[in-house]
Amino acid sequence: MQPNLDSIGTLEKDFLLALEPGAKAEHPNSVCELSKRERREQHKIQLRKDEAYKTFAKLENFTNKLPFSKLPRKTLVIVNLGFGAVGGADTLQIESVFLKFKGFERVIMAHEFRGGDDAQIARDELHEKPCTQLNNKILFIEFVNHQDFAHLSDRVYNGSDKKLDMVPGLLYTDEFISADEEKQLLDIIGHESEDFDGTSWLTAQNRKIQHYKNSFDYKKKHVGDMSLVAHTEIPDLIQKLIERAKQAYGIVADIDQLTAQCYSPGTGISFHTDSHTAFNDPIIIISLLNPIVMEFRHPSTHSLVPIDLNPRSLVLLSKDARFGWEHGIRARKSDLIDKKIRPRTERWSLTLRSINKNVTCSCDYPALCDSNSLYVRAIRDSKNK
Ligand SMILES: O=C(O)CCC(=O)C(=O)O
Ligand SMILES: [Fe+2]
Repeated sequence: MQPNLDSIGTLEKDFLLALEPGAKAEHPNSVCELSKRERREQHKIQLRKDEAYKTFAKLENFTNKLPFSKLPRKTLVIVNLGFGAVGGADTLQIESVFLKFKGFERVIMAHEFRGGDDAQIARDELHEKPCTQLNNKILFIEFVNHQDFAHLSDRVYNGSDKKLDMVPGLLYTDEFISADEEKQLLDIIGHESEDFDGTSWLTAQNRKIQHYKNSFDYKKKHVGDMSLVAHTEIPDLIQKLIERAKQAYGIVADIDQLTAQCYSPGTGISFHTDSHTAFNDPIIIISLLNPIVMEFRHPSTHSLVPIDLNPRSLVLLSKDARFGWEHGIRARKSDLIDKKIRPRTERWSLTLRSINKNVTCSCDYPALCDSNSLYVRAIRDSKNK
């Protein structure tokens, strides 16, 4: 089967063509020596493999190039396990698959050996074969360069970590709201309401979304019209929390846009910087119900700072963190915390923003600034008429 290259965008086509059955199948017997049944089996495995590699590329944002090496490296990844599709496996179970191999060092989502030769032996035995420790799941295993996976193995920081200083203007506060307020907020935004899965909720990247007072249009990446607003006013309790945040952080901006979002396991938000010309400084994010890892990424150095957002915490993005870094949440079913897989459960968030009425920006981050985009220039022109 020819993989559908169009549906995978800019993925490295050479690599995907190499996955074509028969072409470079990694089975010891050549295709013509296989029986009909064995060929059928091989074809089935290939279909699964195509799917797994495409899913992996999508979930891990490898849009230009899959980061796999044909030469032995000391680090292996299981393409179809542990990346957004953890299923029933936990760290210990995954570790048990590799423990018997010489030179195995540790599980870090990617699986690290002392050297490429040791990793090669493990791959030869496990790749494309059912794994008894994992309910006979067929594993697809590839060599990778460790640095491409550093973001998976690096520590996830918590709010008290000095490392957060790497993102100037990022402030994190645990327990900004009480458990009682959290419960009330969840009721107010209707996380259990009957129409939660119904039509009054918008969707973007599988997140459920409602806007209050002013909207955001995910297609235009800018302030949207009132047809996208679910509630014309910001609820009283949230106004109270805005006042609390203003006092605590000396915020003067008029917070006049609220977005409530639900992240079911496996959903995320792509790396982005909130439109500079749509919203002012700062942006406030309150997390509810369950934790999730948010990552901050520098556009030129590609530094990644993953932080664990606890329920009831507040994140304040101002200055560089607001205008000069991107933030995002990977669309995974689990996060790796202290080398242990933590399955995700439903997480809610409230994003509070201040509409930029001038639709201009004069920041020092041209790469992330939309001030000169055609669309934004057209909005400014129509306002000035
Ligand atoms: O839900 C969150 O925690 C972040 C939301 C966000 O970044 C956004 O809506 O722009
Ligand atoms: Fe954002």
